Amino acid sequence: MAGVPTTYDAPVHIAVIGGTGIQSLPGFSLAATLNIDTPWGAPSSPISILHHPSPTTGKPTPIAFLSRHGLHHELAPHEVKNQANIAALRHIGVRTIIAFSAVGSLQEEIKPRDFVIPDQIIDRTKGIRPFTYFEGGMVGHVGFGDPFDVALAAIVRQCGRALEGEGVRLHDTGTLICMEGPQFSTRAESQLYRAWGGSVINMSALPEAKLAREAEMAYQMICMATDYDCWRGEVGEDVNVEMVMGHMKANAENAKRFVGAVLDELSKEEHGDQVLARHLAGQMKFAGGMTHKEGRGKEVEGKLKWLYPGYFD
Ligand SMILES: CSC[C@H]1O[C@H](OP(=O)(O)O)[C@H](O)[C@@H]1O
Ligand SMILES: Nc1ncnc2[nH]cnc12
Repeated sequence: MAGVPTTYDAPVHIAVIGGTGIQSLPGFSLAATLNIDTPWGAPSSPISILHHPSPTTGKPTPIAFLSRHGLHHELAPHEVKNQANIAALRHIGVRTIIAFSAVGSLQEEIKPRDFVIPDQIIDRTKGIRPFTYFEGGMVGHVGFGDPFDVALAAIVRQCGRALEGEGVRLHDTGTLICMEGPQFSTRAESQLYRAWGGSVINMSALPEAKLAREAEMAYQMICMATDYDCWRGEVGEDVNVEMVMGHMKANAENAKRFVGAVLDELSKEEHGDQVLARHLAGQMKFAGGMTHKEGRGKEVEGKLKWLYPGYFD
């Protein structure tokens, strides 16, 4: 956009990743648009830096916004530039990510347009997406027992509960099945996921959440149900794109209100340490430092030095 700065000279600690139907976050003032090149290539979209007034100080809190599937939804789930997205966000200072996703419901009580704050993920991607920064001569292992950040989730839930009754219905927890796409599931798969205890299904949580964990970021996904996938088996009811987009569009205002409420809360000074994910800071220095210097792959070493300045010198 003409006249919008292409640099931003302060660190940005909070990011929103928009998914299907959320390619921008209107209502915030645009302070800059950044085109960041990373050792893993360019992110899915330029990063918009938006100004959000802090409810306690009134000072603008910068928020980074990135569109997962590109500005025009041109990237299929397996083509999303996850490594570049998370690396670019970390590079500009981001340590907290609120990710948004349109999901299929695997449970009767999770109705289209309901919001779900998942606390678990079952990985049904097929290994075709780059899923780690630690490969090619530097080995790292990071805990993923709780794939979402527990303290950040508590803040998000509290914001969602405060909106309940005003058109927002919230499910506090849930197991998210992340499948390979772009085709939707078969009916047998959908029923299998229900038997596993799955609550909702999408194609985007992984490897996004894994890479965010490797990048020492607090990450929580807010899901909005758009369909009942295909497990109910009723004629004309199986998920299709029109259905997903229809519900996303109809409930976009609530989705944006929810994200806005979370940003308001995170902008409060009392959440400063959480927003900086201080509980995760430095973990990769050890978890990612298993490979002795002399055995490191030079290319990956260079990339990781860019991602984690000072960790692997
Ligand atoms: C258009 S339906 C399938 C598509 O919708 C979800 O996208 P996102 O998670 O980015 O909101 C799902 O994960 C699939 O990518
Ligand atoms: N039924 C479904 N399966 C996978 N991803 C989805 N996103 C929205 N609905 C979905």
